[in-house]
Amino acid sequence: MVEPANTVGIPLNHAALLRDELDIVIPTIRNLDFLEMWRPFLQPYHLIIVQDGDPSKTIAVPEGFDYELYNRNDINRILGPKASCISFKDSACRCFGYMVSKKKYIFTIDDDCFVAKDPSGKAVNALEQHIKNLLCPSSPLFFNTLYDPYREGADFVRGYPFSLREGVSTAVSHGLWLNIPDYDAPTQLVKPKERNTRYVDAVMTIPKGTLFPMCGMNLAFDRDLIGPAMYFGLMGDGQPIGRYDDMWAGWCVKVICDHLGLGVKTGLPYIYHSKASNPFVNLKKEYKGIFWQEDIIPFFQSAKLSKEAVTVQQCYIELSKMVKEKLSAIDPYFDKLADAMVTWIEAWDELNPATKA
Ligand SMILES: O=c1ccn([C@@H]2O[C@H](COP(=O)(O)OP(=O)(O)O[C@H]3OC[C@H](O)[C@H](O)[C@H]3O)[C@@H](O)[C@H]2O)c(=O)[nH]1
Ligand SMILES: [Mn+2]
Repeated sequence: MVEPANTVGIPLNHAALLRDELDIVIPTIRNLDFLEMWRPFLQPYHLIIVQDGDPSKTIAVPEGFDYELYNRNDINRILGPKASCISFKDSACRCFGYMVSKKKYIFTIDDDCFVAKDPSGKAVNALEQHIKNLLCPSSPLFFNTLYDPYREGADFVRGYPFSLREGVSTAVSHGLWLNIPDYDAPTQLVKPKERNTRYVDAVMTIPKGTLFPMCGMNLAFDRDLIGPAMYFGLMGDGQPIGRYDDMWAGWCVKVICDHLGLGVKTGLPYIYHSKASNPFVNLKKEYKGIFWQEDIIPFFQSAKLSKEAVTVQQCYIELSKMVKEKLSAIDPYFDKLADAMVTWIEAWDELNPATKA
């Protein structure tokens, strides 16, 4: 049986790394009492709360946190017609928070994710580990069998080319979950009682050319390096698919990171995921995605970006054209999604005008 940590009595993290360079984005339909447990680690940071669902509902934020909150009315006011690219009634809405942030780094977490305990019983400061992951290089070009070579007490193993040991900049840090793992609905249905109790003390770079299923519940990234690619797609209300928001973003992000020579890491930190969403509701949301992805994955595996695509926006627009051309045959949804990808970039650039170099 795995338990969340007890953070009562842990002093506030006054040496909060990157305090002024990082925003924490939380999508929510609930009150944010879960922040009480995170207070020692997260209170020094600025929160961007994206309130989904009924905008007239009041979301209670615990005292002492510095935050900005956006509901659907705010999104519509700020983006106007471009708000059509931001999902409604799905956690995908969180990407609006990435767009309005002005910081270099983002940490996004779900409101049913709590502080995990490591095997020694110590409370895991997930944000601190994400920052470590982002601030040190990745090694996507050659697999280091001793995992993260930049970690204290580890290194590159014999046979690792010295020409590759400098590594590349890290764009994404993908954390994991104790207790309720991020399983798809069919797996949840056949294994309703399965809990993840295994804490694997490792961080790995996902090799170049390999896709992965990115989960948005415990995720951090360098907004300057990869932010415009972190679009969580058209999900939820009015859409034929849900719970593929982070997956879609992860596939686009990995293709672009591989193209631009950026790194994606997965592993530590763990959070404690407390709430299993309803597998039957999830099955309805995921149903089309489960068989569409058998065509989507080969599409991303074979996607080739041109050498003229040197910015994330240029890569993303090229990808959107490929989606329209090659995936629309699966379902007209992809035609709409391809257009929404363009709208997203237009909105991103409107809110984040390129500063003169
Ligand atoms: O309509 C909605 C529903 C939920 N949220 C917020 O999104 C977060 C995740 O919600 P929840 O924990 O209830 O669902 P999970 O099934 O555990 O979520 C996982 O799978 C779907 C996504 O990929 C998600 O990223 C995964 O974590 C939570 O903060 C809710 O308040 C919402 O904004 N709108
Ligand atoms: Mn959850």
